[in-house]
Amino acid sequence: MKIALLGYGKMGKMIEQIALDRKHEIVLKIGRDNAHELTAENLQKADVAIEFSTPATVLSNIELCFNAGTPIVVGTTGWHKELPQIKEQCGYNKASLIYGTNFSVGVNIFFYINKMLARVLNNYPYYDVQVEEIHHTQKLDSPSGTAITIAEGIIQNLDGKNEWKNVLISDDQPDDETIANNEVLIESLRIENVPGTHTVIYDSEVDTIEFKHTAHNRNGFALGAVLAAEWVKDKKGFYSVEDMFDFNN
Ligand SMILES: NC(=O)C1=CN([C@@H]2O[C@H](COP(=O)(O)OP(=O)(O)OC[C@H]3O[C@@H](n4cnc5c(N)ncnc54)[C@H](OP(=O)(O)O)[C@@H]3O)[C@@H](O)[C@H]2O)C=CC1
Ligand SMILES: O=C(O)C1=N[C@H](C(=O)O)C[C@H](O)C1
Repeated sequence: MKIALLGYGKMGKMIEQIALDRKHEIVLKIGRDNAHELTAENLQKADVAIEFSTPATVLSNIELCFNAGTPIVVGTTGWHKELPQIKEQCGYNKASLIYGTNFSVGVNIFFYINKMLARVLNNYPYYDVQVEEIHHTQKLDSPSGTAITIAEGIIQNLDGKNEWKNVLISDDQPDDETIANNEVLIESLRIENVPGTHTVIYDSEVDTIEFKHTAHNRNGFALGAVLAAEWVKDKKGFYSVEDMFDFNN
């Protein structure tokens, strides 16, 4: 399979390694310095594009792939408000796109169990829930896309919660935000070199239930993105990473 890498930073480089190990070929690598090479003609040399760039560049990169007719895997986070518009655009263009806030198998299992856990906790309203995410200090967006997916999974399954609210915890700002009863709090922490840690915390007066995923490195995200490229290459339409997994069987 011929792959175009849109974004050649921490993730782009790791995806390249895994793609080569799986006998794929990299035909285009785009970073900030050579963004002018991102043309329809160059994109059409690839069977699929894998997009891990920045919140500021992801939307135009998607549009370029739609116009070129190149299927695209999108891992970039920080653009969730534009998701409905991109979904619609994908339909008009009869394009192919798979989006995931997190492509690692472990996190997708975590997403699934998070929803089940929320359903169970419905019967025990004396627990309140919050989500905590920790990432490296270069991360541009907060909360993490993964934390938003977790919060949305809770909102869909836990009565009384219908919104999330993010608080970025920093040393120079007091943590005195108020949270309404209908909100799921997402606390974001930024600590050097952390690839990604997510915890769902149900707290009551008598105990705490914690459900946690810790990424040890970025390999799981990168492998998942390559698997998504292999999966979406010959499909048409808008997909979510959840469509790749069927945990019921
Ligand atoms: N869904 C998932 O499983 C995961 C998602 N992510 C997300 O992926 C994104 C990238 O993460 P990461 O690799 O760690 O970030 P990096 O900052 O390491 O890499 C981003 C890269 O994008 C490049 N870039 C800048 N402008 C453009 C452009 N116009 N077109 C293409 N590339 C461009 C940057 O180039 P330059 O270096 O020249 O500035 C940089 O190399 C983030 O949004 C992150 O949240 C991360 C891990 C897993
Ligand atoms: O920026 C990162 O590094 C990561 N971003 C994704 C997110 O925002 O959820 C996925 C992963 O946690 C790493």
